[in-house]
Amino acid sequence: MQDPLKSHTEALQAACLTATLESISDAVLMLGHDWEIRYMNGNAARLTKVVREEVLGRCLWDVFPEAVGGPYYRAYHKAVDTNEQVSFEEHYAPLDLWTEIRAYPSEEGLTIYFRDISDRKATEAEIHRMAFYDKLTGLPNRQLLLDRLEHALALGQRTGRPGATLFIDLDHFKSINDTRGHDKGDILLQQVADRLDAAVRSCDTVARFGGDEFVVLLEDLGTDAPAVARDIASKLLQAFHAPFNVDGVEHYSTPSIGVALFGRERLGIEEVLKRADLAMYQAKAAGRNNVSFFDPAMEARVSARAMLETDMRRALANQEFELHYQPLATIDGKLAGVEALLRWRHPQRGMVPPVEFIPVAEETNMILHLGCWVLMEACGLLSRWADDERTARLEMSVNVSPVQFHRPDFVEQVLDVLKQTGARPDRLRLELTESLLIKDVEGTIQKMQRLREVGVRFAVDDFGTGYSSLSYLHRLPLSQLKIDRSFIWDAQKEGHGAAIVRMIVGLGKTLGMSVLAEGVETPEQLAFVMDEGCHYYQGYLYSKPLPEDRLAVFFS
Ligand SMILES: Nc1nc2c(ncn2[C@@H]2O[C@@H]3COP(=O)(O)O[C@H]4[C@@H](O)[C@H](n5cnc6c(=O)[nH]c(N)nc65)O[C@@H]4COP(=O)(O)O[C@H]3[C@H]2O)c(=O)[nH]1
Repeated sequence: MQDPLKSHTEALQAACLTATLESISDAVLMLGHDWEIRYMNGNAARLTKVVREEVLGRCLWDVFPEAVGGPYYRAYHKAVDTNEQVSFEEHYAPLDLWTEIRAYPSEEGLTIYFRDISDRKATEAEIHRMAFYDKLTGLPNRQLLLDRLEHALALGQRTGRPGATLFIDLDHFKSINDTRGHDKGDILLQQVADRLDAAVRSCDTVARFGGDEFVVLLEDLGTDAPAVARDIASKLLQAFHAPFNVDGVEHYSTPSIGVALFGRERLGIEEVLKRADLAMYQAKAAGRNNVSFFDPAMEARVSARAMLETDMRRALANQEFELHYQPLATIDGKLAGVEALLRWRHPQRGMVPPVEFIPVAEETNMILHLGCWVLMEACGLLSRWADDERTARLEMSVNVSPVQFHRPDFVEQVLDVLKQTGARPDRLRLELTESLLIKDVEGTIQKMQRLREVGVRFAVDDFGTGYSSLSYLHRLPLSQLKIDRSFIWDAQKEGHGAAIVRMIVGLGKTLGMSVLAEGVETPEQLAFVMDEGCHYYQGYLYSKPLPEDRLAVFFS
């Protein structure tokens, strides 16, 4: 006979246990040895979307047939077979439920505690997305690209299977941002991302590297990797053929693409990206809307340029730059003035010609510092000349780089130098290039006029080699056209030089400007430019550029 006290105690314990299990936040499921559901608390029924009374006593795998053979099935069997607790996180697809599970085997069967971690998983996924994907385009971001590139390089080095990195930069992207606003620029970037993504295989990575830069990572390109990479790059170019629809307006955009291949060679991610980036710049330099492959000569050129840049910074600090002055003559041989020409006296290389270092100075903005120094030196000399009647009427021509001229404070800078040195503004002539004049014509005219008002004059240098448009030339306050020396040299030969010289002289006369012939080296050339009606000339025939002390000798 059952002890009534004992059975009362057991009932009390069971009630207590049930109350506890019902009140805890975990879901609880108790299974018998045949996987029959012996107990299920309210949370478990709610999460698994079953009616408790309907499933009690039934086999777990009949109630959840989709789980048979899957991760839950394997884990519970393992717990029972080994008699050891298992814990794991798993997604149950039919209910779209992420669960955290702990299952404890016992003599009665298996007790399973689980809880819904879907929110935590969603937050984790969101954090992952934010860390590795670009918000605007949804593409992998720089971080994820670097990870994948690292794997791809390691794989390439181990297996020898080649891949490629394509660096893509949109041409003139800034213009849509500037003219139509950043939100329209963003729309374009999203559409570009979609087209790039659609143009490659799903196993390739299309990443947004930043701004308007994208990188495509191609792996396992097979035996003819360069040809395959070229084909894919062409496909990417083609993807831009059709116009984009940016908020109802057709917009044409083109990319410049640089390709760097990788394979067995030991290369770091930085190096591969640098190569692709260099090749991209080459594509831009070749006219944009282009594909260019990295080649080592390209790298050699760039590192030579970088060395030159470092060298120039040192030279600036060490005052290795100096000015030489080339006398300019009236057509009948009288001294009219000089042109200041920059020289670099390099301690090892000797005199470095300006054509070699001025482009680098312009690219690096060092020309701003150098140009200001040139102006100060030249105006200093001009001011010293004022005291000597042999030199007081001479003019000083100074070359001005477009980078310098287009600075907003250029006019103030010149006025400041004139003030500091006390040089006469009407003895200073600034030489501008044709390319400088065609950029921002209105702004250019304004700046020139402000300086013209104080007496400063302007000449167009190397006239005839650029793209001057006659339609605005007459609006510029210019006083001189300098005919490029190539036309003077050409005039003696069969070419069109003579006709061009004649045309420029005619143009100068019409516009009321004097005309100077550059690069006159022989008496024949002088006779020719004299016949054509040039007013001034400059060239080795009259004098080479001279340092200041030799210029003084030349004067006397
Ligand atoms: N073969 C030959 N050459 C002659 C003859 N007569 C003059 N030249 C050279 O022709 C160039 C004239 O200067 P540019 O056309 O303004 O061309 C200049 C100018 O564009 C630029 N440059 C020189 N100094 C400066 C400067 O201070 N600032 C800026 N921005 N550019 C400068 O560098 C260019 C080259 O300067 P340089 O090498 O000094 O070369 C000078 C001069 O030495 C001749 O009869 N035969």
